[in-house]
Amino acid sequence: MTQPTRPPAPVRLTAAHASLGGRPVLRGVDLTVAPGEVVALLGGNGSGKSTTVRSVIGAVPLTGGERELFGVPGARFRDWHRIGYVPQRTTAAGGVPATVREVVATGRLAQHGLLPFRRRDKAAVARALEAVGMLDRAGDGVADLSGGQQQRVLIARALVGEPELLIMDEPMAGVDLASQRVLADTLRRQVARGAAVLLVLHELGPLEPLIDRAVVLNEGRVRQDGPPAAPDHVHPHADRTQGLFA
Ligand SMILES: Nc1ncnc2c1ncn2[C@@H]1O[C@H](COP(=O)(O)OP(=O)(O)OP(=O)(O)O)[C@@H](O)[C@H]1O
Repeated sequence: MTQPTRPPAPVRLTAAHASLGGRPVLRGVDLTVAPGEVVALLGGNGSGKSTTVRSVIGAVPLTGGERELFGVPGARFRDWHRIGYVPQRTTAAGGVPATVREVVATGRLAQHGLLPFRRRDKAAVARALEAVGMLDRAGDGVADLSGGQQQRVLIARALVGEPELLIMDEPMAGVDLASQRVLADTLRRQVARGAAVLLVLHELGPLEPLIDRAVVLNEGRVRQDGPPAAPDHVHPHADRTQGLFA
């Protein structure tokens, strides 16, 4: 009997090594995110979480090991519309006098390039803003928003292409309870439509029910990889993690 072919994993890092400023930061990270899977990347400050996700998207080059996206070697991957990325909390404004709608629309560039926006692009922007509760601020300048509201705008920008893989680096950092709920609901809907998610988190918190697997990093190596509620699960709070793994 022939086995049905399984779709390739959206993310596969194998024995990934990377250095920053001449110092090794990733020392053999294995990380897989299967289709539709929600994986939390946990660990103390400086353990290599951001570097791992930045190497997944190719922003940090690997010095060893392998990277595949949707079964394609990283260097040959071109289907960026399949991936939505929310970087670690920065400002969405960046000194550019753009409106909320314009920032979110940049997330559509992989779909339509520099061609004029079509009606369906505009509808996608409105849907993404609605999903994060920011539709009423569409015409406002991003510089006039609070930090948490800017974070919602960046999430809307990642969602607007309806990606198959959503990567978010500490989306809960500095976000109030109301915004955390909006984010959890938004993620739930993405998971329900079949998206895979890779999340950098300091603690599982309100997202715990959504998470299939927790990968804990320490000093650039995977220390645990399993269900978040596994009996040997170590609470990954930064300070305690460093204490436990010292
Ligand atoms: N641009 C850089 N140049 C040199 N070293 C860097 C650079 N960026 C990060 N590092 C170092 O790489 C290591 C891993 O950093 P990374 O940002 O991946 O950690 P993290 O787990 O995401 O931490 P945090 O929880 O504090 O965000 C740290 O020791 C950090 O000092």
